[in-house]
Amino acid sequence: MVTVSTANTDNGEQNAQPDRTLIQIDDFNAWYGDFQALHGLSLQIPRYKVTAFIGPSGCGKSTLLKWINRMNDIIPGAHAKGELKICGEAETPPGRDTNILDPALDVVRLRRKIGIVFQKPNPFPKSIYDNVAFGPRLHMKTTKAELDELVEWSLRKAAVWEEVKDRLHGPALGLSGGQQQRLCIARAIAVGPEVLLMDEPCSALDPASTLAIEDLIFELRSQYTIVIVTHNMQQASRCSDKTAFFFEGRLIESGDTERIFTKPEQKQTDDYVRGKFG
Ligand SMILES: Nc1ncnc2c1ncn2[C@@H]1O[C@H](COP(=O)(O)OP(=O)(O)OP(=O)(O)O)[C@@H](O)[C@H]1O
Repeated sequence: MVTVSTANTDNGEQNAQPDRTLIQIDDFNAWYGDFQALHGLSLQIPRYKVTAFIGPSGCGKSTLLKWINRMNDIIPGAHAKGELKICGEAETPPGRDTNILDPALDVVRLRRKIGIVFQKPNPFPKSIYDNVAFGPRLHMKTTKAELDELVEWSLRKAAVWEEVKDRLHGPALGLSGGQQQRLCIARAIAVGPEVLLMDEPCSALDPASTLAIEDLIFELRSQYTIVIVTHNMQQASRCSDKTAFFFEGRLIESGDTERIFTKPEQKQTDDYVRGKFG
């Protein structure tokens, strides 16, 4: 039996618990060459909640998201300064913080812990089964039976099992866009991450597939810490617990989604969530 290290039980009770920070961001600055894209951000991302990053195009949402699992390493000239860390739990075994910016950090390990789902579904040109089995084959020692079990578990978690169970060895690229995106979520989940980063995961999908993914996000937050970048205000208000509003590379305001959408403290936030600009 393969045990996937999901971060918690499946009962959703932790969403009612007080916030416990998983990712701590403090005075964080990021550049592409000489251009400073992010300025002095400070933000806490709580465990087992959905945090939405919102703001007009070019305000730096994706830049921050990508720094969280060091995707910017592959961009020449991208560099950052400040604090960006994963907080260890003060439980047994004693938790230790992980400095995400540490140049010596094992980024392969980091990306196993912090998975990412992109805007456009990007399954590998392989079978549905092989897409989900890809990460586990790379990182885990499993028997064939264990791998079968893990593939089914991941596809069920991503709410796509019923639609693909009879065509597991068929091509992933033969699925609809919404099914492909849920497959990509299954692929991310299969290696047992703690965090799922989602960069506009529904922007290439039709309304029905969008709702299916939103339901899934809501469901998954009982086991994963989720950060979602979205341009869709309804989506942010429907499926996130926390919202952070960015403008021109600065964090303007963050807090409970309900408050950000009903009683924002900053006029810029109010204007943005009401659709006055962006
Ligand atoms: N690879 C890059 N090289 C240089 N500048 C970049 C690069 N990627 C992003 N930028 C710039 O950094 C700033 C922030 O971009 P980012 O993609 O993070 O914004 P965003 O809020 O996610 O935008 P969108 O909503 O349009 O995706 C923008 O001015 C953008 O042009």
